[in-house]
Amino acid sequence: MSVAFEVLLPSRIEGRVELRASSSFIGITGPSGAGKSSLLRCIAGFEKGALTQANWGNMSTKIGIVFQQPLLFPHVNVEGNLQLATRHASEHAISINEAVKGCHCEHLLSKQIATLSGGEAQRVAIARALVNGPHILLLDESLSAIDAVTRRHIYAFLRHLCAVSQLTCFVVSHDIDELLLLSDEMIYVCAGKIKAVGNVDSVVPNMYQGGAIHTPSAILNGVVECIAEATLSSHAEESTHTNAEKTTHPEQEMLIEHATDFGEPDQNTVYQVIVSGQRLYVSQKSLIAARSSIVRSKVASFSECEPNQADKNEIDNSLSAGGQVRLAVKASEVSIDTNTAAMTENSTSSILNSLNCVIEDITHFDNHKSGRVLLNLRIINQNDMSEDEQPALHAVISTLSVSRLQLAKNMLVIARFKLL
Ligand SMILES: Nc1ncnc2c1ncn2[C@@H]1O[C@H](COP(=O)(O)OP(=O)(O)OP(=O)(O)O)[C@@H](O)[C@H]1O
Repeated sequence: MSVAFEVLLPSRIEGRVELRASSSFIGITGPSGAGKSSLLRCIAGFEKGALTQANWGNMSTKIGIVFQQPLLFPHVNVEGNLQLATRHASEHAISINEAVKGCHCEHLLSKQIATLSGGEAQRVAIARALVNGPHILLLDESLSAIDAVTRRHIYAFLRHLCAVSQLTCFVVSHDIDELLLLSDEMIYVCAGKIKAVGNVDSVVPNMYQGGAIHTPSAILNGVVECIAEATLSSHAEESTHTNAEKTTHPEQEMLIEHATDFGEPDQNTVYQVIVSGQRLYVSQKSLIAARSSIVRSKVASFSECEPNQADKNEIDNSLSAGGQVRLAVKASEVSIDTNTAAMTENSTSSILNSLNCVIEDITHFDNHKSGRVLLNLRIINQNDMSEDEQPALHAVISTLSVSRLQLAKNMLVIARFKLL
């Protein structure tokens, strides 16, 4: 059953949202003053003048909200704040231990609220919301003060909770690339209206036409093959230096260990990922497990049941070989090579990633005045086994390059890009 709601708060926000039942991590973006916070406040029921009609499917509707400036109780410490939030918690609330671990704030438990930095207060506020067990969690730029690496870990934790429970997150952020990568569906708000709702690849063109993004990113679907060899040998070298007693075959040990278990996420780990039958090299930070929707749809089919251990293992292993992943490719980072004979393995370019593509469309910006062109590229599926549909890959290049390379519709090209 799909989730739907309609809001009308005159001169601030209006529109209708309908989401797939399997979508549990929803990104909301749009320009400053567009109405994103107003939308969350309507959902939370804070706006008395708003007409809000919601159908949350088969979900109960305990709603939590975390603001950019967290509202923590100043008279008790962090632990006290968390304990207060466990009062009236719903059945599926997670424990304080799990919440502080997932939100990277275990070390802050005894701290006074007034002594927390902005990012620390945001982590505590999210943990506090989670121990209350909301079915819907509204995050209004609630991770904006947290460093990028920690933020990605917390998002991964939230997506994990969305996948294994009935939690649905609505996340407002101005970091569009990050939201595109993480979200099952996007809501684009502009000038007080909900302009577009849906899959990332269906919403991106609206955002691009509306001027919200200068160059569209493509979110591709892939399957992890293994960790790239160079990463393995550098890990192996470290192991040789740090574990002097492991003198037998340390490199071999690491290879086996990493080939079967990729261990703790490491932003610099490079994975080999197969996209439409073609191999890419992708760092952890450009990659996210496509687990949320996969497992959530299973959870939906179990009705209100929690997934069993086998399903949880499937979630935890999705960055292992065979795991489905999503990766973001920015149009500004894609270059075009017309020498299609220069295959990846023989390429003399330092750019590791290349995909065989067909030019589907060439669009000039600003009536030819900007000197830039947007190419829409269809990735050629070299996998005979399946017809896995990929969204279009985009490239922004100069008009000079278009004429120099004599680019035209339906031409075969190699799209090269960095993903490190
Ligand atoms: N309490 C209020 N009363 C009247 N108008 C308001 C109120 N709060 C916000 N507005 C107006 O509603 C519009 C949308 O504001 P909102 O805070 O929802 O935008 P936003 O998209 O969240 O912006 P930002 O990205 O800058 O946080 C703005 O024009 C704002 O001035």
